[in-house]
This record gives sequence, C-alpha cells and structure tokens, in this order.
Amino acid sequence: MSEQTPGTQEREVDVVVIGGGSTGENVADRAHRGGLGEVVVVEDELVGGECSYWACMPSKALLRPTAALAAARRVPGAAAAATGEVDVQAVLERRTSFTSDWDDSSQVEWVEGAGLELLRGRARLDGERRVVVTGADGGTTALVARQAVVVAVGSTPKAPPVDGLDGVRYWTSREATSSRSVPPRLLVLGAGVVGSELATAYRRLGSDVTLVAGSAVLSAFEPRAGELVADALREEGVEVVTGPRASSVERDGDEGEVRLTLDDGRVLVGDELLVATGRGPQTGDLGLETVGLEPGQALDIDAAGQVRGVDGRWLYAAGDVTGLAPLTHMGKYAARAVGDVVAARARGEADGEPAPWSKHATTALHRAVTQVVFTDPEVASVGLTAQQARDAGLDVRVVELDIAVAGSSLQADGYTGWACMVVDESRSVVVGVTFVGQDVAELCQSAAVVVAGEVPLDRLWHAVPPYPTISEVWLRLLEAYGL
Ligand SMILES: Cc1cc2nc3c(=O)[nH]c(=O)nc-3n(C[C@H](O)[C@H](O)[C@H](O)COP(=O)(O)OP(=O)(O)OC[C@H]3O[C@@H](n4cnc5c(N)ncnc54)[C@H](O)[C@@H]3O)c2cc1C
Ligand SMILES: NC(=O)c1ccc[n+]([C@@H]2O[C@H](COP(=O)([O-])OP(=O)(O)OC[C@H]3O[C@@H](n4cnc5c(N)ncnc54)[C@H](O)[C@@H]3O)[C@@H](O)[C@H]2O)c1
Repeated sequence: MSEQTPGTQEREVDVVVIGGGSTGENVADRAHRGGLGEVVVVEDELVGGECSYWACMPSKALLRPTAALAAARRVPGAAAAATGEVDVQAVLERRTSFTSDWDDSSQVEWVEGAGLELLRGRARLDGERRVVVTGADGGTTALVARQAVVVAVGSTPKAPPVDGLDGVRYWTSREATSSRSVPPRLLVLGAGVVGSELATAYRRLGSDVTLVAGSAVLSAFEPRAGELVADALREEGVEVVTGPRASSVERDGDEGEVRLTLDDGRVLVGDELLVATGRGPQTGDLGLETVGLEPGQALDIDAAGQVRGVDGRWLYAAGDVTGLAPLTHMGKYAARAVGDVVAARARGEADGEPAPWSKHATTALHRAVTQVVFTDPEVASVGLTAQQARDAGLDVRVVELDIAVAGSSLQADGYTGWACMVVDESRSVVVGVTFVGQDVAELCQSAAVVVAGEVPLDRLWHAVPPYPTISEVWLRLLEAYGL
C-alpha cells in the first residue's frame, strides 16, 4: 500500500536510516564507508538524538561537578580547600554548553562531512523498501531503498498507570536534563537508572528529593548494588520510599505544588514531579503495519540486526528501538554491525545469520552488555547478574567481597565498595561482573575484556593488577575464588 500524496517526490537510494541519533549516525557512516554511495539519514528533531541533548551528556554534566566536590571532601588535605558551596548556575551553564544549547549544527556538519545525506522530516514505512518522509512544510518525499532500510528511532518515556497523571504537567528525563533551575522540592517516581542518577544530581544541587520506587532501587542490577546506592542516597538526605506504588497525582494549575498519593495512603508533596519509570520503543506511528508488523512493539532482530518477521532481507534495526541494552555505546556497537553487514551483503558477501562473536554479530547485546550508573557510589556492570546466569541454566558460582585494597583506601578516606564476579563453572570463565564504589566506572572496560574475551580463570590470574590501584580488586576476587 503506497501513500499517494500530490507532489510527492520519489527517489531511489542505497540505504535509508530512520533516526539520526547516535545509533543511526553510526549505521549510516559504516554503510557508507563499506562502499554504499547514497545513504540518507532521516531525522525529525535534533541530529545526535537523545544522548547528546536530553540524556547521557546533560545528565552526566549535571552530576560531574558535585561528584568531583564530594571526592575532594573525602581526602584530608584537599577537603580543607573544598569548603564552599556548589555554584549551581555554573553547573547548569556547563550542562548547557555540553548540549550546544540544544543546537545540532555541529552534528549536521559531521553527517555532511562524512558523505551522508540528511533529510529533515518524519519518516514512515510504506511497504517493502519504501519510506515516506514528511517535512516541516508538509511536503513529502518517498525514498526507495535498493539495499536496506534501517530503523533507529530510539525510545520514549513510558507513563505509568497513575490516576490523574495525564492531566498534570510533569517532568520526564527531557525536562529534568534541560531545566534552567533547580526546584526546591523534587519528587522522583521510579528508581531505575534515570531516577537514581537524577535524584543524586538534584539532591546535590540543592533540591529536597523524595525517590519513590515501586521495586528496589536499581532493581535490574545485583541486589547489593541497589542497596548500597539507596543507603548513599539516604545519607545524602534523599527520602527513599520503596514498596508502595503511586496511585494518583494532582497539581494546582501548571505551576502549583504537585501531590503524589501512594497506595499505602501517604501523600508526598513537591514542586516538580519527575516520572522515570522506563522507556519504550518509538514505533507507534512508524507504518509498521505496512510491512506486516505490529505498531508500538520493539523490533525483534536476529544476530545481524535484521528484523524478524519481514521477508526479503531489507529491514534492519538497531539501538533502543530493539529493546535490547538501551545504552548509547551498545546501540553504536549494534550500528557498526548493521552498517557493515548491509554493505557486505550489497557486495554479495555475509550471507546467512552470523556466528556468535563473529564480525557481523551483535553477541555482546546478549552476553556482554557494559553499563555504568553515575550515582555515588558508581555502579559498573558487565554481562549477566547471578540471577540471570542461573535463569540461563549456567553452572554458577558467585564470588563477592568488599572493595578494600590499597588503591581504594588512597582514593578516599572511608572508601566503601563492593565487587561481585559470576563464574560459569562448566567453562571456568567469568560471565558477569559488578563493581560498586567511587571511581569504579573506569574498571568497567577491564571487566568487558574478561567477559567478552571469555578469558579462562587460570589465564586471568596472569593479568596482574597494578599497585596501588582499585583494579587490585581483581586479584582479591581471584584469591577469594581459590586461585
Ligand atoms: C536521562 C538519560 C540518561 C542516559 N544516560 C546514558 C548514559 O550515561 N550512557 C548510556 O550509554 N546511555 C544512556 N542513556 C540511554 C541513551 O540515551 C540511549 O540508549 C540512546 O540515546 C539511544 O540511541 P538511539 O540512537 O537508539 O535513539 P535516539 O537517541 O532516541 O535517536 C533516535 C532518533 O530518531 C528520531 N526519530 C524518531 N522517530 C522518527 C521518525 N519517525 N522519523 C524521523 N526521525 C525519527 C528522533 O528524533 C531521534 O533523534 C540515557 C538515557 C536517559 C533517558
Ligand atoms: N548511566 C546510564 O547508562 C543510563 C542512565 C540513564 C538511563 N539509561 C538507560 O535508559 C533506560 C531507561 O531508564 P529508566 O530509569 O527510565 O528505566 P529503568 O527500566 O531502568 O527503570 C524504571 C524503574 O521504574 C520503576 N517503575 C516502573 N513502573 C513503576 C510505577 N508504576 N511506579 C513506580 N515505579 C515504577 C521500575 O521498578 C524501575 O525501577 C535504562 O534502561 C538505561 O539503559 C542509562
């Protein structure tokens, strides 16, 4: 079925990438570098997507100054020099500079410099290989892809079933990462990654924060990681309410205080409400029904990123829209595989589904996802949690210990941290690692090499951690394992 719009221009190109976020940009770049000349990126909003303007970059920019201050205050000698107040305005301005004040010119320059074509507008699938793009002026362009259409449209926040929510103004992560001021009282609903990070940021910038979690804090991680982050948030003065769920919300006008009623009868009051209860694929209005798929669903992909359930090997997807590992770096990893496989298949290579860990496969999306949660303590995780490993039927042994090595005690007085290693005993390899503590973010990549490399434990023993660093925790883990 084709849209017959008067004045529609029709063009044939090699590849159409729908969505110019971090994932889409990388798919397009790899496909072009692989030899495909006409690669079009369709973007409806800002080139660079969520990560650059309303997610990773601004949220980390809001967190970093107060993390640096807290770290200095834990080191006698430095602490004496760090006695002033946070300069909130300077923090907000630095955040704004990281988003280029929500201007995407430099990213547009990059796209064009990379030899790609940018088409501004809203894209919809319109049957096999066809994409119809509606521009801001209402004009439409129909693109027909000779090689592939790649969907990289990302995700949007999910609204939880709370009575009255659709009738009040509230913050999603977009408003929370782009706010020009700090609300005196902030209610945060949802204690996943977004809720925990932004509760930390706003508390340290001066808000009275109440964090409401229907489940445990950071419930997708090892339980101990969530407990340590919840303890730290409480110590900083955040009221952490776990257990009861929000049942209704009301607000006096647009600017008045917001009242959140919990199902145990408690009423919490704030000046802003941040709803951070997860994200879902942005596929409701993408024309999925024109290719036999159900609108609103995540796109189910095979190991090469090809969308299952669509014939003819032309539709691919990567990034948040797949529902797998919704993280910038994991989306870009999938993007590299998809861009490469599309180009290889155009050359008549890379037939069939790639083998695990081979060049065009996205195996790490299932077995070696890396993630850092930038709370204080940080959480750095790779691969499977102990529970996920058990659920996968592996022969699991878990080694866990507090991080107490020379490197950590030098890093901060009273350093507290925790490490956990999940071993698949049948293969004697590590399938999951979690570190919790100040400055563990940079340990994440060592764990990624161990998990993705499937380094045998008796060889890992020979990877000697330098002294005195926090990396020495690897040695302690292996000793606790029995090596
Ligand atoms: C508050 C917050 C903090 C985060 N922090 C981190 C972090 O520290 N590290 C990390 O790795 N991840 C982080 N993430 C996750 C990260 O932001 C996402 O995983 C990443 O942005 C997904 O990239 P994407 O390209 O798949 O989607 P997006 O960045 O959402 O890009 C999709 C693009 O497609 C466009 N689009 C959508 N539909 C259409 C259409 N029909 N036509 C044309 N264009 C369309 C959109 O405008 C958008 O630009 C964070 C997320 C949030 C919410
Ligand atoms: N540092 C990072 O890497 C980073 C930072 C932020 C976001 N992200 C990505 O963005 C994604 C989305 O983050 P998120 O925090 O929105 O989602 P999430 O899935 O991590 O957490 C959602 C939380 O909301 C809770 N929840 C769901 N429904 C609820 C309800 N009705 N009432 C109360 N609580 C409810 C869940 O129990 C969960 O704790 C994450 O999966 C993550 O991959 C990454």
